[in-house]
Amino acid sequence: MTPARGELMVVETAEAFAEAGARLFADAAAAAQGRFVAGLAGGSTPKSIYRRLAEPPYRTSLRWDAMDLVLGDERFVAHDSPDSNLHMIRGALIDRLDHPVGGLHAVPFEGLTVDRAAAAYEQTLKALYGHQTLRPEQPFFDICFLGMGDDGHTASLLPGQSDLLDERQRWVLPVTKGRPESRVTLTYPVLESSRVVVFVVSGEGKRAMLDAILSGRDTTVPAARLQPQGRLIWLADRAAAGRWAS
Ligand SMILES: O=C(O)[C@H](O)[C@@H](O)[C@H](O)[C@H](O)COP(=O)(O)O
Repeated sequence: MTPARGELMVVETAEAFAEAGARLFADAAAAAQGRFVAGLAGGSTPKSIYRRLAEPPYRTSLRWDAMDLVLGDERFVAHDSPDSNLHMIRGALIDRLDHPVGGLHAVPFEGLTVDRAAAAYEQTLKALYGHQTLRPEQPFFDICFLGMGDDGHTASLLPGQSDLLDERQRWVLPVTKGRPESRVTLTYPVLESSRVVVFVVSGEGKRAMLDAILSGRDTTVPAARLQPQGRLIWLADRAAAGRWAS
């Protein structure tokens, strides 16, 4: 079966999932001209991929010092909070590397409101990109990893929140409803400005939603609406892929 959108990669084991994600990251890094900008998803699914990247061969073969790592979204909490996506990424990847990465771009928190944090992060991204507006000939991301909730949300683009989903100017927005804590999320324009977007989806809990998206039955949930400029890859384990695994 062919997905309604994108390419489906189904892997059999947790190790194969981590390896496939790390390989996609490494291939994108190899294809990058000069600096390499990667978007990293939060949540739990991508942890194994980040840990795999901190192991050989990726640990030593990749030019970590020439990379800029950006968070697709963040919970508006202290950076050392166990709820922070930055905290998760540091634990799974950054702190396991021998050398610092070129740029690890955290969403600012201390002393800011969530609105000001979102505005500040947007300025960080624009400074990194070098332009105030996105250009088709210069995708922001070389690769962007995104997770997906069982309700079809991605990053902190949440179902039914049209102010977030319909935004086409701002690159970063505050999210103040729909989650226990406030969030900061990248919006579709910048997430879609990617040479490669990889949705990482695992577990039976995601099967129904992934099936609805891959079959084209649901085109309205946030994960289904994302139209990347480049490749769209669904990296799924067998439990999430269900009938698509055959
Ligand atoms: O901050 C977050 O939690 C993520 O950005 C969120 O979008 C996550 O990717 C999905 O909720 C999937 O989460 P799991 O990988 O934990 O299932």
